[in-house]
This record gives sequence, structure tokens and C-alpha cells, in this order.
Amino acid sequence: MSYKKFEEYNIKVTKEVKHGYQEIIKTLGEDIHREGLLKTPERAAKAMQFLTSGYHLDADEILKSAMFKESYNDMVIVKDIEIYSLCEHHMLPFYGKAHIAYIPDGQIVGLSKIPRIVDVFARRLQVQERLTHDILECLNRTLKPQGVAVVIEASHMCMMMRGVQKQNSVTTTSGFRGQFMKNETRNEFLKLISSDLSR
Ligand SMILES: Nc1nc2c(ncn2[C@@H]2O[C@H](COP(=O)(O)OP(=O)(O)OP(=O)(O)O)[C@@H](O)[C@H]2O)c(=O)[nH]1
Ligand SMILES: [Zn+2]
Repeated sequence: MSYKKFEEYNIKVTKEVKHGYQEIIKTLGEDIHREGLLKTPERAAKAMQFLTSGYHLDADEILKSAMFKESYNDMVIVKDIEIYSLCEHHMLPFYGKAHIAYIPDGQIVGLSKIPRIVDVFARRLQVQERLTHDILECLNRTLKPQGVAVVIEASHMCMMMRGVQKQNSVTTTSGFRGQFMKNETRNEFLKLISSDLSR
């Protein structure tokens, strides 16, 4: 889609989602003509578009745009990557940290591209398990490393603000491919990030 077409599409989506929010706010018993709420449906629509903007981005292409030949053969870890996503069940936020490692096989990737692909998959309606695998599989198929590991620890607002109302539970998900299937490599990675996991 051309930039102009995409802009037109975005304006149309904002208009439709804004209309949806007007209905929701009204149905929930608020006065949509109240001064403080006048622009709220449009603001909420734009916020939601941003939080789901990952649908329009190609994570494989982002990685491919900065891959370099390099003979470095040891583990590369990017840890403490902030994650903000929306659970697909309640459309409430879940947030936390991702720790990602790979062992190159002839090519490395620009470091910033790792948090960028995290955002591409986080800015969608997600479950933490699928988010973990989306990131893992993207790195595995695009970079073709000797191994890749992803650990995500997150708190879910749908379990905090409502439902079971547990404020301190943290969910950890993980995925491993290639060399990280070996206990020794996996344990080295887990040890290197363990200071974060106990925080
Ligand atoms: N596996 C998984 N579950 C999630 C995630 N985010 C939210 N959930 C859960 O999705 C489930 C949806 O269950 P339902 O019983 O259909 O929804 P509900 O009645 O609102 O459930 P409660 O949250 O228990 O009140 C809940 O257990 C949530 O905790 C996630 O990332 N992964
Ligand atoms: Zn939820």
C-alpha cells in the first residue's frame, strides 16, 4: 500500500473506531457531550490504532534490513526489553520484559532491530505465549542462527484490575530453538539473565 493510501486508510479507521467508542462511552452511562469527554473517542481510537500498529509491519523485513556477515560465534543477549501489549481476551494491557538471545551462524543483526520486532508483535491483540513464539520464530527463520532463546516475564492487568485481582503474580514464558535446546547452553543463558528474573 502506498503511503498516501495508508494515510487514507488510517483516517477511515480512526473515524470508525471513534464512532465505536462514542457508542461504548454512551452505553456505559457517560455524557459524551461533557467537555472532558468531547475528544475522548478520537483520542482513544488513535491510541488503539497505535497499540495495534504491529499488524501493518513486517518483522522479517525489519530484521533483513540490517543483517551483516560476521564470524562471531558466541551468544548475543539483549535483555530487559520493555514490553507493552494487549491481551486478546479483555483488550487490557500486559507488560513486562523480554530477554532475547541468539548464537549467530555467519550473520549478525543490528541490535536495535531486536526490540523493534518485539514491538511489531507486541502491538497486536496477543497472548503472552504467542508473543513469545512470534518473536522466536521470526528470529529463527530470518537470521537462521545456530540457536535462539526468548524469555518474557509479564504482569497482566486483566488479572490485577479485575477477575482474580492478584497484584503481584508474574507470568513467565519461554521458547528455545537450535543450540538452546541443549541444557548447557540454555542454562548459561538463564544464568546470565537470572538477575532480572529474580528482581
Ligand atoms: N494463557 C494466557 N491466558 C491469558 C493471557 N492473557 C489473559 N489470559 C487469560 O484468558 C482467560 C480468559 O478466560 P475466560 O474465562 O474466558 O474469561 P473471564 O471470565 O474474564 O476470566 P477471569 O479472568 O478468570 O475472570 C483468563 O483466564 C485470563 O487470565 C495470556 O497472555 N495467556
Ligand atoms: Zn486478559
